[in-house]
Parts: sequence; structure tokens; C-alpha cells
Amino acid sequence: MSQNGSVAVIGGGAWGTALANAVAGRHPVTLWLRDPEAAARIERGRENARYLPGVPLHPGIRATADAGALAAAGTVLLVTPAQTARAVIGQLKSHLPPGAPIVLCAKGIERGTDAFMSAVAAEALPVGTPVAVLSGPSFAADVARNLPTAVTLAAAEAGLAADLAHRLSGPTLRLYHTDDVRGVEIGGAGKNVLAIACGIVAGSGLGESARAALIARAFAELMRFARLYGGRPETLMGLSGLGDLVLTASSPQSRNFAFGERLGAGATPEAAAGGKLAEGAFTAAALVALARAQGLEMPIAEAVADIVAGAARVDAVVARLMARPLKGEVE
Ligand SMILES: NC(=O)C1=CN([C@@H]2O[C@H](COP(=O)(O)OP(=O)(O)OC[C@H]3O[C@@H](n4cnc5c(N)ncnc54)[C@H](OP(=O)(O)O)[C@@H]3O)[C@@H](O)[C@H]2O)C=CC1
Ligand SMILES: O=C(CO)COP(=O)(O)O
Repeated sequence: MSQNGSVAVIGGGAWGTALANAVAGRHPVTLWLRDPEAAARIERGRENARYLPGVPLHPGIRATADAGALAAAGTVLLVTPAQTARAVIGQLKSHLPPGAPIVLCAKGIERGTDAFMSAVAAEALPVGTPVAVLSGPSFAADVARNLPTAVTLAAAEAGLAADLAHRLSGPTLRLYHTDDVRGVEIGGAGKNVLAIACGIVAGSGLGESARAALIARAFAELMRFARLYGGRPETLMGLSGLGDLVLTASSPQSRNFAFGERLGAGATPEAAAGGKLAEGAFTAAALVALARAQGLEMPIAEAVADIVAGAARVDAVVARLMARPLKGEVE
């Protein structure tokens, strides 16, 4: 890998800004935003007041909307929502430094194509571009404030994964590494859908016992899905999977959980979204489509997909889940 230590972050939302802050102590960072005015505001105010209010921007970060500034980076983090990844790569491809690894930080599956982020990147990036996936339990607000956080970095080439993990880790952000790209991306994308289900249970007042049962059964679904699509069970039992599910299935700080909570309280999907990103709402249908294509049942993900599409009401879905035939716990 190149010895060039500078890092470019594409996407100046909550997660892009938090990651920029976390690595800026050790590397010069370019934070690229599509909106020149937003970039100028961040440069002037040294704060991303829209997405991470109250968190001072590290002095080593330069915010810009000039795509030409990406060319100097040794490592590029792609941190826009999953459904935009293909378009953003297409738009910026000619500015990306040749040979520099691209770290995919979005947690989702592309609607329409049902493609995982690594597949989208492989199609959209120049042939041979090294790609990695970063995922794990990490609220942007925690990472940006330098609270201790651990995530997983996956790349098909184990040496690249280890290099990137060392390069991006710091005193408060700890990256574990693996070559199980598919397992890590399934963990991140899948948990968002399942966190919505947990929010729905909380919002409809079904109780803590129901929520605990749901987390356990949701994780069983995720494991079955991962096994079918080539993710390793031990990866799913780690940070990107169980770790992230525990975080986002139990905290209103999670936008997916909060979205589900509002749905459970009776809001329409449009009202529940409230202008905030809930990746699971977009990924649910793709996750279910991939499962169905292999004859796999994912009753909890299916319930979320139906509710988000406005095709089922929460009470009907709960009754449907409880009426499923009894079966062995491990099947
Ligand atoms: N927030 C978190 O705690 C974590 C988030 N993630 C993942 O990171 C990804 C991004 O989330 P997050 O940063 O929180 O989202 P935000 O909603 O906070 O920010 C999204 C950012 O992406 C930009 N963007 C959207 N569409 C485009 C586009 N077509 N071209 C260029 N930029 C675009 C937005 O720009 P604009 O303002 O101009 O619309 C904005 O800067 C998601 O997949 C999420 O699951 C992962 C771990 C933690
Ligand atoms: O992925 C996250 C934490 O690991 C962020 O979760 P939300 O997108 O639900 O806020």
C-alpha cells in the first residue's frame, strides 16, 4: 500500500465528519462535500453544525467541495448513504488517486440491484481498485468526541485489511481486521433493518421482554442470511453484526431504532423518517429479496419491509409473527 498517509473522506454528514475527526490527529484529512457552501461554512466555523453540532473540527481537516483535492490522498473513505454510493463513485471516479484503497463506510444494500456495497464498488470503480469495508458499533457522536470505539475493517486481501486497520486506528478508535468482506457488510446492512424492528417493538409498547426476544431472533435471521451469502458466523458474532445490533437495537440514539419507534407509535413511514437517514428503510426490501431468492425465510426483516412499504400495519405484523408455527430454536 502507498506510504502516503493523507486521508480523503467523501461525504460530510455525521459519520464522514466523525471519521475525519477521529483520524485527523495522525493524518492530514480532506473532507469532501458536494455542496460548496456547506464546505465553506464548515471551514469557517470549524464545526459541522448541521450534522454534528457542538463538536469542534480537528485543525488537521480541510473541508472542500473541490473534487481535485481528492487526488492527493493515500486512502479514501466513502461515507455517503448506501443508495448514493454508485452515483457518487461515478461522479468522482476520475478524481480518485489511482491505486489508493477505497474504504466503504455505508451500511446498506443497493435497492433495485440488491447489490452489496463491495459489489457496487467493484462495478463502479476502475478495475483493480483495492476496496475495504468498515463497519461496527459506532455512533458518529461518540467517535467524533473521541469516546472509545471498536469497529471492523475488512478487505479480501488480509494484508491490506491489516495495513488499513493500523493506519486508521488511534487512541480512541480501534480497528480490528479480517478478510471476511461479505460477513462485515452483511452485519452492517442487516442490523439496520433489524434495529427498525426493535424500535417498532419499543414504540408500540410491547415491553422489554419482547424486545429481547426480538433481538435474539433477529440475530438468528442475520446468521442464517450470512451463512447463505458467504459471511462467516464468527464475523457476525463480532463487532459488525451482534455488536452493532446490540448498540442500535437498544438505543434511541440510533436513527434506525428511532425511526422504528415512531412507526410503532403510529407514524406513517414518511412522517417517521422525519428527514433523517434510516438506512434500514431502504435496505429492508433488498435484504428480503436476496433471502427469498435463496428460499430463506426472514420473518422479522419481512415484517419491517412490509411496514416500511405501507403494506402492513404494526399490530397485524405482530400477530403474524406470534402466529408462526412453533419450531425448534436452532433450525
Ligand atoms: N451516523 C452514524 O453514527 C454512522 C453512520 N454510518 C453509515 O454511514 C453512512 C452515512 O451516514 P451519515 O453520515 O450518518 O449520514 P448523514 O445523513 O449524516 O449524511 C449524509 C451525507 O452524505 C451526503 N450525500 C448524500 N447524497 C450524496 C450524493 N449523492 N453525493 C454526495 N454526497 C451525498 C450528504 O450531503 P448533503 O448534506 O449535501 O445532503 C451528507 O453530507 C450510512 O450508510 C450510515 O449507515 C455508519 C456508522 C455510524
Ligand atoms: O450504524 C450506526 C452505529 O453503529 C448508526 O446507526 P443509525 O444509522 O441507526 O443511527
